[in-house]
Amino acid sequence: MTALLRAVTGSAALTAGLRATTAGLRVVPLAGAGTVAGLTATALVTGALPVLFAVASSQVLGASAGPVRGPRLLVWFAVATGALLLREVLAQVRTALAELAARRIDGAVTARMMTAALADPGLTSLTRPATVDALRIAARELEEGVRSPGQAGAAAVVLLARVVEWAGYCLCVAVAFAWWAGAVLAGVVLLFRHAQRYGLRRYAAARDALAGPEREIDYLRRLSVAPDAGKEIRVFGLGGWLHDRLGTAYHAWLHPLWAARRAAYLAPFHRVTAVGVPAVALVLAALGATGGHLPATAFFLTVLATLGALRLGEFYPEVDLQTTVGMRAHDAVDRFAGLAGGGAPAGSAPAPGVRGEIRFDGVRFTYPGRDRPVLDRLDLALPAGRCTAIVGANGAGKSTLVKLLARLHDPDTGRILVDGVDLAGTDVAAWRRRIAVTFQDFARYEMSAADNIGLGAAGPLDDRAGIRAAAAAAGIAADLDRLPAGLDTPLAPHLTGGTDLSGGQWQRIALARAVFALRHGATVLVLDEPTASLDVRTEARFFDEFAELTRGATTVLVSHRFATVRHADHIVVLAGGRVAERGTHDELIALGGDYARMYGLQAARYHDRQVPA
Ligand SMILES: Nc1ncnc2c1ncn2[C@@H]1O[C@H](COP(=O)(O)OP(=O)(O)OP(=O)(O)O)[C@@H](O)[C@H]1O
Repeated sequence: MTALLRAVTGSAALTAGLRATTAGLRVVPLAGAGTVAGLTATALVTGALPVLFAVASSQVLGASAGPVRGPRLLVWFAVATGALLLREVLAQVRTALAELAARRIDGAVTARMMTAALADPGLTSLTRPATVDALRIAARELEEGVRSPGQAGAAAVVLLARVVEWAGYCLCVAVAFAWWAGAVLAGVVLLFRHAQRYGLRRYAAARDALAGPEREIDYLRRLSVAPDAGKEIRVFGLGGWLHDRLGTAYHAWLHPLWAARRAAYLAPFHRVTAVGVPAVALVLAALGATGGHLPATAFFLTVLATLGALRLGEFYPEVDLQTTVGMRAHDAVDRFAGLAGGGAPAGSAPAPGVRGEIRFDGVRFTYPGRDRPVLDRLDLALPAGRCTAIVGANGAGKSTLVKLLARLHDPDTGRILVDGVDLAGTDVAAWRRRIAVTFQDFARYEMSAADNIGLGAAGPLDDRAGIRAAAAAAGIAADLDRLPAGLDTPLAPHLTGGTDLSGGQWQRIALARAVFALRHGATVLVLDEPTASLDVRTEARFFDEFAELTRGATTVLVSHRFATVRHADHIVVLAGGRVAERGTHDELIALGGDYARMYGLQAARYHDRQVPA
């Protein structure tokens, strides 16, 4: 039999087929012993009941063919009906248990994915192409829950029902008619099944090879319904263009896919049919030739079991797709977990207290996949308790410096010293409790306004007074009080009772978050473009209160707005990955270098716009 299967599709295909079918069993224990036991039992029974139905029906038919013997006929009739009804009921139970098992397994795999994603305290594993790809596959399959590991695990158990049914029918034919007929029937069903799964695997591989066009279709579909891009698509009149582009991308994907589908299914189907049909014809011809000598019951049983078994050579919708591709998300999580460890900033020494300066000492940093460093032999001192502003052209590396300070990445070479202690050797979590950051692309959490501020310090989310004070310090308290449920209003318009904020209001929420962190023990404040969306009055107010807000904190201020920057104690100009100039505003203006030129350009714009009285 194995030789026959190999002849149809090759030995590699046979091994791959067995491996794919059983791969889901690896995750089955994650569903819990009780659920697995229940699912296994219902799968076994629902597989045996159709065979029992065939046996009972053949008894009924056999008895009907002879002189009718009332009570016996009735008993077998009741057995056949009972088997049919019980199978219907148990099929529902089996579906429910399979769903439960799949959800539990997917829950466990999702938890593992989150643990792996958060295990790297830096961003390296979330920005490396190989890890990003693995994570994307895993997240998509787990979210959709259709081709997920849970479905693969549950389907591997549910497959037992089909196996029991197949074995039962073949046994019936072997016992009622001839052992060789049972064996031939078993082989033919296996052959058709092998061809089905082989075709499915090849089709899945062809679909994988078309992942690029499929990704484009996904993206274009999302683009057409996303509110953000929706504004531009309407205003620029891109609807027709989007429609055409989606149509072109769809055809570019569909045509090769259908060609691959024909190739995957047709060739094995022809070979299987060439072997399988004559084999079945042989069994039926033998039955026709000798059937007259068989007792009626055995004859009917052979016919019913043969037809039942042949039906099992088909595609199994509850099993095949799930067991063929379902474990990919699981393997992707494995791959991600294996790759993610590499970039994790290590260290366990207690974090320094930031009483002295923070010093970048010969720091060099290159992003993964890039060949040129963003920062190169950077020497920079951030005095304790003072505000240092960092300025520089787009792409100079200002935000990268912020990420290194927050230890989202570690330097390739060089050190960041805090009170003389190398940050690379310290405990990341402890260091982060000392640092409050407002990123340029800060997060907008789909949570209440209070939570959006309180998340600045994990833990004291119930510090309502602290949240109010931070909101007041960032100049957003009055706006939040006007919301339908005040601080408890969800900041997401699609949530019940939720609302959205303006860009500047969101920025003040992000500032309030950093201020809240300062209230809860942070001593280093990093503000990356904190006033980019603020109106002139709010920005002026922010800087009037800035000294009070940041009192005692070592502050790093990244900004392109020189009205903001000039308030800093100390200004640093970054260029070519290093410090190009440093000093106070007045010193740098007197120097007449890059800073003075940039300041002059920006100031001139304001002067030009002044309208003469
Ligand atoms: N995740 C990343 N992967 C690869 N390259 C990156 C990544 N992030 C930033 N870069 C590159 O690093 C360089 C510095 O970027 P960075 O964001 O630090 O500049 P910036 O000075 O903050 O710029 P801007 O003033 O525009 O905000 C840029 O050339 C950018 O393309």
